[in-house]
Amino acid sequence: MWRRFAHLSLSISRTKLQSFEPTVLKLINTFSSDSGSDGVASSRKPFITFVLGGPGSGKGTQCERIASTFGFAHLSAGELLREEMSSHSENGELIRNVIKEGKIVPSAITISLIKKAIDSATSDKILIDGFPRSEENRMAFEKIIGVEPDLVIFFECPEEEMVKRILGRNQGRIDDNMETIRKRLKIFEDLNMPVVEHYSSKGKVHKITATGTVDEIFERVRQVFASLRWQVTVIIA
Ligand SMILES: Nc1ncnc2c1ncn2[C@@H]1O[C@H](COP(=O)(O)OP(=O)(O)O)[C@@H](O)[C@H]1O
Ligand SMILES: Nc1ccn([C@H]2C[C@H](O)[C@@H](COP(=O)(O)OP(=O)(O)O)O2)c(=O)n1
Ligand SMILES: [Mg+2]
Repeated sequence: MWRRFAHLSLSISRTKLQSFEPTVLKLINTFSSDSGSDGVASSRKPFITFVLGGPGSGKGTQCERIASTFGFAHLSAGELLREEMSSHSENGELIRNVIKEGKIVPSAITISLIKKAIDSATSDKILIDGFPRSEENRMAFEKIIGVEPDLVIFFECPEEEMVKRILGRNQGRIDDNMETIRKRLKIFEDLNMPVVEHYSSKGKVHKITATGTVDEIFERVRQVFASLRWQVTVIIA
């Protein structure tokens, strides 16, 4: 039903679409890229959101809320790597060493895990949490997967708050100790911020102030996703 309406809306209002912001246009194009003979989807490009922010900025916490409120599949790059590490696969030891050192796992490994997770996701709206962590991650994703994100959320949080949160996280992670945290913060500044700047220059980044309670932050996040839905709904009507 949704797909049929989305398809219909595009065919009657394409000339009016010029006035909408690029992200919304992208969302419309995503939802209307159906090719089935009855005009209803057969295979559609997923709507991809990258969720970035320093270690402990609250990416995972907010992704869970976005997923349950807006029906996104939540793929955490760090979680996929930790599962791979515990599965005793051939890359397990390498992943363990890199994570312990606060460094970035080679893109080929992470992207192959993300690709599998996208292929088996039950929603075509995907949140990729904690990826890309470097320009090399980003370029490899765009080359291998062949798409850019439709939207990038960036959680901005002071370092002392991130450190406090990580030290209180208590999930038994090998990288949640002060020595590794220092390295991760440096890697974040040196390698992850250029990714944020790249997508900012393309107008894709929604910066969210990540201080305050989980509810207060989610209210800021909710407005970003709700406005996307709302504008699509208006066009459909
Ligand atoms: N707004 C917040 N205020 C206080 N603690 C928070 C907040 N958001 C998340 N946390 C806690 O901080 C820790 C890090 O959050 P998490 O979502 O795992 O961040 P990230 O995925 O960015 O590392 C977790 O223990 C989480 O429960
Ligand atoms: N794209 C990624 C994502 C995570 N990793 C590694 C390095 C990161 O420090 C760890 C943990 O990532 P994770 O996103 O779970 O960490 P935070 O939620 O930011 O605390 O995994 C990576 O190498 N490449
Ligand atoms: Mg996380």
